[in-house]
Order: sequence, then structure tokens, then C-alpha cells
Amino acid sequence: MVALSKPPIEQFFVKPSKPNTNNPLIIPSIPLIDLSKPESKHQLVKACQDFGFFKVVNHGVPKKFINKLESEAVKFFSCPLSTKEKAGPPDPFGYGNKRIGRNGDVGWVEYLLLNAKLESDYQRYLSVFEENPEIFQGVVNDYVTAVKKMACEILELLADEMKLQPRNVFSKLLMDEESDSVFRVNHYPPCPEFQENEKNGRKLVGFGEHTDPQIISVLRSNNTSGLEISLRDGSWMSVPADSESFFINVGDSLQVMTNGRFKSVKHRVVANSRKSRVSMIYFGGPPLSEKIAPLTSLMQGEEDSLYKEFTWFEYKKSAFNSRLSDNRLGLFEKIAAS
Ligand SMILES: C=C1C[C@]23C[C@@]1(O)CC[C@H]2[C@@]12CC[C@H](O)[C@@](C)(C(=O)O1)[C@H]2[C@@H]3C(=O)O
Ligand SMILES: O=C(O)CCC(=O)C(=O)O
Ligand SMILES: [Fe+2]
Repeated sequence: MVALSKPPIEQFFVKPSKPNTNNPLIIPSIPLIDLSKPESKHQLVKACQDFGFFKVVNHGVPKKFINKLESEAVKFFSCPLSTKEKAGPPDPFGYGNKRIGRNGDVGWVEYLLLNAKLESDYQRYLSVFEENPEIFQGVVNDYVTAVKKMACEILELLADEMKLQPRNVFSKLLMDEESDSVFRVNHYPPCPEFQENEKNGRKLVGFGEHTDPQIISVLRSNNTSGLEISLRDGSWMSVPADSESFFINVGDSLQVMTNGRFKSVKHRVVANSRKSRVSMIYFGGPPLSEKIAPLTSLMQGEEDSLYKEFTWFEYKKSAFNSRLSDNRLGLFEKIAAS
């Protein structure tokens, strides 16, 4: 078990939310997409429109890359706190513990936030790994390269199905040398002091509700559940963990580029009092100078753009000044004329 430093436990309680009002006979389920099947294109578009979230199998990411990264991550998080803190605080990259971002959000989580650029200098974090420090960098590079390839394939299938030209209209933003993508490894340690509260139906915030600002996020976790997505009626749906699959979510920037057709899904993580959860997420983002606006080729007839144009730099700056649960895109929405 990993000992994390203080803050009162009440700060980590999930606020009560709306009960599920869906017809219990039509329980929504997470779309499952087999990337090896030709019908996946159509299913991908539907999942991005209906949920902004889906699970993929036959993803092509080698199992050995996933296992190696998980074992390096577990090794890192098992180090004494004083050792891990040498890799922090995150500014924006590095080791973080309980504090998420710069604006007062807290969660029962510790994490490593890294630049996803392969040539990034991880020296500050590597010094923690006294033996063979270069192994960590190699393992992250292999994993990120494979996951980015899968993310690009998904984005190209989406563009194909929507008849967008060129088919790399989204994926080229991740492939660009200047792509501003981030990689994060989260560890939610068990919290035995919370067991009593759990009996009263309380939940412990691991990572508070939010949407991801980038284009696309690719998540893989161990077999401890905790991830929840927000449904249209405002209720929360728990996503059963599956360490063999990847979970994909639409980010704010893709919502804007599709003029709201695809939904940037609100999600959160509830921590577990008994089991630890380890997740790794690749956030595929565009270059800082990239203009983000609805694609003209997608706009039909008199369709108005729902968003003011912005560069990724502008959006990112504004996002990083916001709290997790803020509606970040709100500032960039055009007010419809009445
Ligand atoms: C509270 C915050 C943490 C975050 C930056 C922000 O100000 C608002 C967005 C947050 C988020 C969510 C998705 C990713 O985990 C993340 C790295 C990102 O790009 O936006 C985090 C930011 C963070 O942890 O610094
Ligand atoms: O750790 C997880 O499972 C999800 C975390 C998350 O949503 C994030 O880091 O943006
Ligand atoms: Fe997220």
C-alpha cells in the first residue's frame, strides 16, 4: 500500500448526483468496436455521436508494450514518496500527488504527466530509476508510438466514413512534429480509511469530472474499475474495467472540428478503497499554432458554426486556467441569435 500525504478525507467525497432516469429496460451499454471488422467505420461514427466514448478490441497494440509499461509504472509508484517527489511537482510535466492542475482540484490519485514527444528529455523522472534508467524512456516510447498509430487509424476511419478529404484531416494533427500531445500514468491507491463511508453509499473522487481538451484520448487500465462516463440525462455510468482493451474518448477539439456532431464526453474516476487502479492515457493534441474550427467540408447548407475560431494555444491556456469540472468550451461557443 502506498502512503499518500494528508488533506481531510471529506474533500475527496463525490458530490451526490442525479439518479439514472433511463428506462431500465433500455440500459445503455458502452459501444464495443472491433477494429479488424469493415463495419467498424460506421460504428465508430455512431459511438462518437451518441456517447463520445467507446471500447476497442483488435487494436494492434502489442501486449508486451502494454505489460512492460504497466510494470515500470508499478515500479515507479512503489518507490518511497520522497523518491517520487524528486520527479515533481508537475510544471506542467512531472510527478503529482493528490493535486490536479493549478486551480485547487484534488483527487485520490498520484500520477506522472509527460510530454508525448519521443525525443522529450525525461532525465528528471529517470533519475528515480537507479538501475537502467533509460529503460523507462524506451518503454514509454514504444507504447506511445503504438497507441498513437491506433489513434490515427481511428481518426482516419472516422474521416473516411464522414467522406472528409483528405482522410488524414484529423490524424495529421497528431502526426505533426509539433503535435502537442501528452501522456499520463495515473495510480489510484487503495484507501482503507474510506471503507466505512463506502458502506453508506459514498464515493471517493479519484479524478473529478471533466472533459479532455485535446482531440482524442486513448486509455488503458488494469482490471480495477472506477472510470465513469456521464450520460445525456446527467447520470453516471460505470465502465467495467478490461485490461485487454482500450477506451477512447472524443476530446473538446474534435467536438469543435465536427461542429458538435461528436461529443466530448464528461468522465471521472471513482477510487476504490481496496484495490489499486493504474491507468495510462495518451492525449492526442494538435500543434499549438493550429486553428481549431468546424471543418467547412462538414457544414451542410446554411449550418452555422457553433464555435468561435481559436488556436490550440489559446484553448489550452484557457483550459489550464480552469477547474476540472468547468465547462471549458462554453467560453468559445457562439451565442445563437434569437
Ligand atoms: C484542472 C486541470 C487539470 C488539467 C488542466 C486543468 O486546468 C483543466 C484540464 C485538465 C486536463 C484533463 C485531461 C488531461 O488529464 C490533462 C493533462 C489535460 O490536458 O487537461 C489535465 C490537466 C492537468 O492534469 O494538468
Ligand atoms: O485514470 C483514468 O482512468 C482516467 C483519468 C482521466 O480522465 C484523465 O487523466 O484525464
Ligand atoms: Fe480525462
